[in-house]
Amino acid sequence: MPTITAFASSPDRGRGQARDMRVRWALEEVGQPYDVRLVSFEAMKEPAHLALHPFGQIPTYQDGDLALFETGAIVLHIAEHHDGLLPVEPNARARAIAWMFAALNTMEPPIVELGMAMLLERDESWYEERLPMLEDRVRVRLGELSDRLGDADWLDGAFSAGDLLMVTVLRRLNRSRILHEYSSLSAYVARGEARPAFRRAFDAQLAVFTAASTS
Ligand SMILES: N[C@@H](CCC(=O)N[C@@H](CSCc1ccc([N+](=O)[O-])cc1)C(=O)NCC(=O)O)C(=O)O
Repeated sequence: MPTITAFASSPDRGRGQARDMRVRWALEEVGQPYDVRLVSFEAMKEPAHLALHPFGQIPTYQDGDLALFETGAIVLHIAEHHDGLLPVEPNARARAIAWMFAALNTMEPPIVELGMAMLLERDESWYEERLPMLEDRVRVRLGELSDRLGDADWLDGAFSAGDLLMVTVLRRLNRSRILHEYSSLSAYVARGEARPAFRRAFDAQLAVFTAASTS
């Protein structure tokens, strides 16, 4: 049974933003039970964890003598070894993997940049001047994604690992009102959040925070 690592106490109070959420969701989609090893912020920077994750972060994924880091790689590994997250047909499979990269490499950077600015730069003199520029960079990508999605349920046929990662990336806009300017993308995220596998993953992550905050 695979073991993942997760925050012992997540800064977002267990609301599905920490990236173990992606791995939990993927494992729930394919019906693969898993164990969780909770790590403190201090433990993440110690040699034992750094041996698993060179950047001292979570999540990691261990299964037998395999140790992985990077949620994109972990979700791809899960999708390659179970049915349900990638199409079987080679071209459709390749396109679904392209959407995984698009989520992490095209959509996520401007969204994380905006989120980090809102979290860490509010007191800077140039914050009010910089914010609109960051928001507009996100709007460009949201507009292009919305145009491509159109009125489809998922990005390319059936729900795939590309949609799973894309929904978690778009959920990072929860501190901003921008996503609500794109009704089709808001509906797309809600569709992902309505999936039973998402709900199970979300509830499991929240349970960790609830247990930690009541202990
Ligand atoms: N590229 C890596 C990034 C992993 C990563 O960012 N891990 C973060 C947690 S998820 C990112 C995250 C953290 C907190 C919130 N939040 O809302 O509180 C949201 C997302 C981490 O370990 N941070 C601790 C550190 O770097 O020392 C991946 O996709 O796996």
